[in-house]
Amino acid sequence: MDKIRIVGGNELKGTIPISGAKNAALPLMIASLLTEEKLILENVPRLADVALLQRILGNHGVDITTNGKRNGDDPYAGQTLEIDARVIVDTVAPYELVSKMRASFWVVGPLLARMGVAKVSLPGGCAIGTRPVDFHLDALRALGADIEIDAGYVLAKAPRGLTGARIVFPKVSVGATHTALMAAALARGESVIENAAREPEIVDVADCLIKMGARIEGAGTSTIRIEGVPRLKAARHAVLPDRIETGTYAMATAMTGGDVMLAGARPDLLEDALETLRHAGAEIDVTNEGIRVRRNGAGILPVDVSTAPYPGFPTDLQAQLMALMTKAKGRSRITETIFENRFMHVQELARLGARIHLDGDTAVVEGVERLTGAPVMATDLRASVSLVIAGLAAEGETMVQRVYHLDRGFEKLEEKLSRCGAEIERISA
Ligand SMILES: CC(=O)N[C@H]1[C@@H](OP(=O)(O)OP(=O)(O)OC[C@H]2O[C@@H](n3ccc(=O)[nH]c3=O)[C@H](O)[C@@H]2O)O[C@H](CO)[C@@H](O)[C@@H]1O
Ligand SMILES: C=C(OP(=O)(O)O)C(=O)O
Repeated sequence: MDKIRIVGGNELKGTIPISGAKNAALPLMIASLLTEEKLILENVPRLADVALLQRILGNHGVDITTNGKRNGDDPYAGQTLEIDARVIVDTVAPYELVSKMRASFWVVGPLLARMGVAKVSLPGGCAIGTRPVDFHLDALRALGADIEIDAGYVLAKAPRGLTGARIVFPKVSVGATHTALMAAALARGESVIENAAREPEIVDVADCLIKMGARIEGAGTSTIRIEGVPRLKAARHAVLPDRIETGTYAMATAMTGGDVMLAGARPDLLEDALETLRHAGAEIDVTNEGIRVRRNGAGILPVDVSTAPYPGFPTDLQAQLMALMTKAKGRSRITETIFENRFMHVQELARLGARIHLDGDTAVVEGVERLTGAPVMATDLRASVSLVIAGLAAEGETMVQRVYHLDRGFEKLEEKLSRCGAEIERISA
């Protein structure tokens, strides 16, 4: 298995191009199932999760072509996928594929809405909590589907199509909002989703669905109204920039010191995280090119943060912030409110010399003067990258194992960081 070797201590200086958002690209690819016509997606990141979803969609009979890169093309430009779901040959999403990635479960909504039937394995994904799918299933039931669970599979049927309904989520769920939105787009009549997730990735999917002919209002607010249409049509859409990748490199820069331009980043997608970084002592400037992050001389200041649904501080940046706080001048408190088991990085950060103790859903971090390199491994994507951030500031060598987690969500991680002066390389097994 590949490893990432880091020798810490270098400041980051230069430009990091921000890729398309994984968490928008995945549901956008899934939205292709809603139409017989072609969906063209630009700025799709080259990630293991995207490749896996291509396989899953291929299994349903979807044809996907990826544009070839021409000589002289920007190697960091996202790929363009032409997705053609004209014929769906199979409405089963098998355990072998769905168990590897949470978002693949979301095919259930479009398959059911278009084909009237879907059999989808219960999902896997990052081990950060129990992550049930009850809200997804309740939403589909509200739209008139008959749902059973048998031998680890969700069997969903709506032979006469779905019917618009009022769906009230008991708690904000990104995935369940995607499911409800995509299913309601092809339902008969009006649907209203209350307590909908407001994440920018929901807005991106809604924008694409609108280009495909869907009638949706209110995406980005807690109430989304959808007037179902009988069919959707071809569209072209560019995936929005990845706010989690943006925040991750912003925190890496705040950690090492230096001066980095996050090219193509959109500051409006992560205002809370940028404000947190300002409090931690980073200088953040918004320019036409993107977001410039600097920390020159001054140390890192402690901050107290609670994760929350958008527009709050994202849970997907919690581990990275914790890595940064390991070297803060004082005590910080980081509370995780979304997932009950998202502190797997704590014991690994401790290997590098971090002082963190857990108090229920809160991690209390006592900043230390120095971290020292060590072998580490993590069990999920954002935890893994938090170890990279800590490694960049640790003395000596840090070896991050289980690199496949990083490959799920960070495009060209080593290249992007080494271009800015980090000593980081992949060691292939
Ligand atoms: C591919 C993708 O976009 N993944 C993101 C998505 O995950 P995902 O969509 O899986 O996360 P949710 O927003 O659904 O989860 C929020 C909370 O709701 C709970 N819940 C959710 C669904 C359900 O049916 N029942 C239930 O109880 C979850 O266990 C969790 O406690 O949003 C999370 C929260 O921003 C992010 O961390 C993930 O990176
Ligand atoms: C938790 C994440 O992914 P997933 O929902 O696919 O597990 C993530 O992107 O941080």
